[in-house]
Amino acid sequence: SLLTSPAQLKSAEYDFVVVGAGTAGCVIANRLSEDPQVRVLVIEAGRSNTGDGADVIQIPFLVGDATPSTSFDWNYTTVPQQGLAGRSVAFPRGRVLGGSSSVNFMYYTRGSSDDFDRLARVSGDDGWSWKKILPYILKTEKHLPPADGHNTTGQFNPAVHGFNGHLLTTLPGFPSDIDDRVTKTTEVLKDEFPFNLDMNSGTPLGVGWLQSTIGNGARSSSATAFLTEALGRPNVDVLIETQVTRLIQTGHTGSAPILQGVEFAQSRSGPRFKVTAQKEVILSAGSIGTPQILMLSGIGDQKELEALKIPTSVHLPDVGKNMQDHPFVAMQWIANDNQTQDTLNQRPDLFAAAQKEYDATHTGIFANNPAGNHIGWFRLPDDSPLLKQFGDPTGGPHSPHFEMMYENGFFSFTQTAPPTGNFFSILVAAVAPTARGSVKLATSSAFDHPLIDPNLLGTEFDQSLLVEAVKSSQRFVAASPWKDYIIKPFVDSVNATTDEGIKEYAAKFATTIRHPVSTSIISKESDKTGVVGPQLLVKNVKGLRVVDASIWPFVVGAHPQAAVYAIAERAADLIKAAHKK
Ligand SMILES: Cc1cc2nc3c(=O)[nH]c(=O)nc-3n(C[C@H](O)[C@H](O)[C@H](O)COP(=O)(O)OP(=O)(O)OC[C@H]3O[C@@H](n4cnc5c(N)ncnc54)[C@H](O)[C@@H]3O)c2cc1C
Repeated sequence: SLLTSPAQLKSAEYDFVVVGAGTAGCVIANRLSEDPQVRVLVIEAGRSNTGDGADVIQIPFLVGDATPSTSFDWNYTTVPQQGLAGRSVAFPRGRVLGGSSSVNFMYYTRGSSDDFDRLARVSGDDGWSWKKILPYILKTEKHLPPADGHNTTGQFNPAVHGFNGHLLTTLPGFPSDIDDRVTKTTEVLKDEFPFNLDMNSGTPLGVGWLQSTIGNGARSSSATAFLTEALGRPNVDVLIETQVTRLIQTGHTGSAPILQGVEFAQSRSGPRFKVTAQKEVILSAGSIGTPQILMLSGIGDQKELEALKIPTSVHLPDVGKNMQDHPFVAMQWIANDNQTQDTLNQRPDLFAAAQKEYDATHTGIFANNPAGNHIGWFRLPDDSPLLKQFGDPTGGPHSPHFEMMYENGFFSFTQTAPPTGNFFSILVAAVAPTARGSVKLATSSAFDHPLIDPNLLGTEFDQSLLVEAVKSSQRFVAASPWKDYIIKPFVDSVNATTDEGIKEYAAKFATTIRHPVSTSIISKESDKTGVVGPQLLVKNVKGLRVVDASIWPFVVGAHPQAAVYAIAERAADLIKAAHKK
């Protein structure tokens, strides 16, 4: 059942307690509750994914209104970022059933085989390798025809997709004026921007058609794909609008505390409640929530915990450290076009007509991802001085250093769209950053936001990588297919013509593309560092596992939701195996 108050809980004991009904948490809840004997409780801080105002998280085109600063968002802000000229930036995270999968931009990109093979190497567990994980990726996915039903031959490779899973994915379902120009650029500049039939094959490099977590014209989230089904089972309870405040020790095995008690509350000063997991607790609270709960429970760096008067249960200094994220900057040009998405946003009559079409048939531009129909993944040249000087931070030769997203209109998280005019944008992201940031507790209250420092553009390598990526985007629009289309750069970037000019532009306008990971990293069983072992069990603790984006040891060279679904599917099998009678 879906519960809104702890008073509605029928039991203080479940087999499993899942903390966070986010991307990973809903997969875990669904898979574990397939066994009708197993009782599962999920505790989620956020609201329902339906009801008041929820069209912005259901209608794909409205995703830009889902965050930041909404009832679906934790509404975090970073600490001042040195690499961004001291700016603090919005740091959205989903606070709703489905977590960030309910508010994200729906890009479905799996990353490269090298990303997963590196995960296997770092954890010493071949089960995380691309070869072993691909069956889980296929199990999750149900690829559907696009909203406009067009022939998708030549736009993806069906051989690398799943067609019977839970998570709906699809190709763009509404054409845009720039589609042909993008594909033509892959022909005229095919050395630098080759076409890639399917970036989800394990080898993502090149430009291809974007796949999104959309199906039948609506967002497919972990809530719609996995939790709704689980909620139909009598052995599942989901308690929303309730925040886990800490984990409680329920015993010990040798020197290792057993942490199978979960404390929660609905407000800062409200009463505290407690449930016990008979088998284990699964922390799926995401890259911010998971380290926050661990530290509130006394698992973290002893010195930092002592400073906040939190008694240390287990000294694990890597909790909250190592954060990686993708910095990006938007480049815009004035376009010789009168039908970009800008026109739709500027004309209430057209906007209302598109909404009407969507309401009637779930088709049209509202059924489409507004963040483009194509994206591309690229590496620095092998002889790049940057790689010579700093080494290669990627997992291997199939992993990109940077990404471009091609947008049919003005797009930015840090600049306001002009009230008139038509634009073309390329979002340029550094997807192999070397900077590491952190999440630290600000106070010992679960109801205070932690201190979030993604350290965006925090290294010379990351700054120079973004410069190279921006220069590549400028070569892209200088290609012949854009000759009659690009009029001139938008005013903000007119000085982004030299390395220094681009660095200044990035310091002023770059921000996070919302991909934080690595705040509870995996490591080998025998490693003293790291937070979880290869089975995702928290080190030196019993009864506690982490399953979410925070375990990734390096940020994937992709938008990370597919990688989170992948690890959650395998983790569900690991949990089932561990508790097999
Ligand atoms: C605005 C935005 C756009 C993005 N765009 C894309 C994209 O287009 N493609 C892509 O692949 N990735 C994208 N991402 C990233 C991707 O969505 C995340 O990496 C992924 O969903 C993280 O999954 P998770 O399970 O680790 O955490 P989440 O899905 O964030 O789940 C964590 C859950 O735990 C809950 N929680 C946290 N603390 C507590 C607590 N104390 N008590 C109870 N519950 C708690 C949260 O409310 C949340 O529901 C985007 C993210 C955002 C925010």
